[in-house]
Amino acid sequence: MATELKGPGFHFDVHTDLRADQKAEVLIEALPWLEEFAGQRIVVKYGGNAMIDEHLKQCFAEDMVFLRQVGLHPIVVHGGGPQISQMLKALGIKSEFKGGLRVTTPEAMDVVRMVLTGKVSRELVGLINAHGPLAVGLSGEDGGLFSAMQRKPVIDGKATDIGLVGDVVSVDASAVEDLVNAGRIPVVSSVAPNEDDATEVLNVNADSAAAALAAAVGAHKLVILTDVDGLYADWPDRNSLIGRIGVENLRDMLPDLESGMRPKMEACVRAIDGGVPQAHIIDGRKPHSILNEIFTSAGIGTMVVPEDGIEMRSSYVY
Ligand SMILES: Nc1ncnc2c1ncn2[C@@H]1O[C@H](COP(=O)(O)OP(=O)(O)O)[C@@H](O)[C@H]1O
Ligand SMILES: CC(=O)N[C@@H](CCC(=O)OP(=O)(O)O)C(=O)O
Repeated sequence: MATELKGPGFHFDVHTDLRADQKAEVLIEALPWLEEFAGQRIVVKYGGNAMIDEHLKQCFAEDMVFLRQVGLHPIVVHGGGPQISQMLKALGIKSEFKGGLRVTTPEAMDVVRMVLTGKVSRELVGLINAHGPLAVGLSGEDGGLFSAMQRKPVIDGKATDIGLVGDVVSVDASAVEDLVNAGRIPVVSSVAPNEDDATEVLNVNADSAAAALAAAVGAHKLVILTDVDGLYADWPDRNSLIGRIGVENLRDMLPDLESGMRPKMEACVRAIDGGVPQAHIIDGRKPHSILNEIFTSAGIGTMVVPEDGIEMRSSYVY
């Protein structure tokens, strides 16, 4: 399949427009990264807003298989917020978000679990397995993977009850490790049993589940695919895209972030606090964006690192 790059004023087809030496150059640029990442685990969070069409989902599946075949160990944690909202709407169940998290009634929880584990996970597993029997779907309920506690986010200065919403408090990654060690690609859905009552299941924001898992498996990176180029310092000013930000600088920004970005950036902070060396926010609406992030020197999107400082991404090249 030809990779097409489009942008204002240009259209570029990798197969026909690159000379043989340029193709070789593209491949060789990846060598240092292939060496650095050989055998490493990379947790990739694929957000529901980045699953906008079949072609993109297929590209995502190809990327996961590519990473696996060149010797990395991708672990997927998927979202599905828009897909859950659509199903709730079709069923006539009201749904609202507070502080970036879905207010989850017991009735809505059944739908969350059904859509994440029964629809989104199945689709991604199927797309990856079109390339060979690599992907295995599991949820936070399987093999004791996650244990969660009910979460009451602070909204307008008050701890607020938003129903069956949880935060991962412990991870037993052995089921994921078994799959990784067998050369498989785990595809994880973010629902988790309640630590206080294992018969109750909680809805966990997929960004925070991915961060908890990245820390638990000692991932080399957490990469979050979303529907925006990265973190903007002054949203929605498109000239304020951050290229690199220290975890403490980000921690200071958190209270001022708008709802969609807040759980995502909290997840990056959690991953770095948990020992993950880098966390990235990239635009999953661009085909193969993850390969550009991992295998090119410039990288793309926003990278969160332990060291202090903020660097803007002055010109966004894609
Ligand atoms: N500072 C910011 N930088 C970038 N995006 C922001 C910012 N503040 C709010 N947003 C919004 O957050 C959205 C991403 O969050 P969300 O829709 O929850 O994505 P996902 O489904 O991938 O988890 C962006 O599309 C953007 O509209
Ligand atoms: C508590 C909470 O808000 N859970 C999310 C879980 C799915 C998710 O996180 O999906 P995205 O990554 O696509 O946003 C929800 O119900 O939408």
